[in-house]
Amino acid sequence: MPEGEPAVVVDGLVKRFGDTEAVRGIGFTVAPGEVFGFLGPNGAGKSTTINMLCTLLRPTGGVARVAGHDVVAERDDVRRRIGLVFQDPTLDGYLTGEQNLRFHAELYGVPRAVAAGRMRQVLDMVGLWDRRKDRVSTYSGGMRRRLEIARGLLHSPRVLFLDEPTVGLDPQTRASIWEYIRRLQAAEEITIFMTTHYMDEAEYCDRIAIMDSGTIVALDAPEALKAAVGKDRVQIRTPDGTAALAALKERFGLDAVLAEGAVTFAVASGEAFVPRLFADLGVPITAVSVARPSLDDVFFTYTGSTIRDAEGAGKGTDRMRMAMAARGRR
Ligand SMILES: Nc1ncnc2c1ncn2[C@@H]1O[C@H](COP(=O)(O)OP(=O)(O)OP(=O)(O)O)[C@@H](O)[C@H]1O
Repeated sequence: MPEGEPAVVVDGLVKRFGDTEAVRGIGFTVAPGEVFGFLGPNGAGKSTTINMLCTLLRPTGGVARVAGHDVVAERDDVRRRIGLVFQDPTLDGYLTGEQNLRFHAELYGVPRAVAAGRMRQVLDMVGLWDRRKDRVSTYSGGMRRRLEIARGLLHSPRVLFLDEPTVGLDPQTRASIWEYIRRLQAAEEITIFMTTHYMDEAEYCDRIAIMDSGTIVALDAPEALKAAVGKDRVQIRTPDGTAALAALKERFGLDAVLAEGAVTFAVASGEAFVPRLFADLGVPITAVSVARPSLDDVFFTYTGSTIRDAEGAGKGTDRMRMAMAARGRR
């Protein structure tokens, strides 16, 4: 990567699938060494974006440069400089951890003399050196994901792409994967570009872009995004959620959402607002809670829906995954 060039530069990037505009002219840059997160519900266009940056999908329009090279005109240069860790496992279960890595090293043309030392380094980093002789089929889900991360790092990429690296893992394993990601960022000085729909994970990123319906609706450091919201989140429980929604709109001019039996809305000085709520809502309230802004609230502020609600609206991503799996990731 030429000195001073950003790790990722995207300008006016578009991807259409027939009538569906999955990515609608987005633009951003990622600095070398940054942990950059793409946050959004299913169907927002995160995977489509990451697949274009990894050269697995050809953009319909716009420009993207990764590690100093154009993703269309210099596809092979980009491929050599990136590592991929995707949601779908692509390890061979009947091979040992070590054999999986060796196969990958050969695929990427890592010189033999370098490969052995590098293999030890990456296996140590993810805590799997002692298990390297065991078949991957005997590994736990978290160990497999760690091995995939080690594999993605084997050829010393400048940018590591992680598409939902911890999806389907238990919270403890997710936390340990994050520890590894942070450690490797420090050790390897690589840029990490990841997608997630876990709000708590987005907190680990240096900056996050919130994506919704193919566009980036907000982009900043998590703390800055939260500070910009400036409102508290109030959640009430009531026997009649629909009536509460209507009353909040009518009496206070507030837009609220009803999800999982709770009514949620954002308001400045939430604690001071609660007495008014009880006095004037006109709908019985059985419980109330007030919380400071979280990334969920940031998401709600920019998209007008909670991330879980928005997920219900996503469609076609399974088809996408099946297509990707059929085509092969590399
Ligand atoms: N190969 C495809 N053919 C047709 N439509 C597609 C294809 N891939 C994605 N889409 C559509 O593009 C939109 C964005 O999908 P994408 O998978 O990028 O979202 P996402 O944010 O990554 O969601 P997820 O979190 O589920 O991975 C969706 O409407 C999806 O249906």
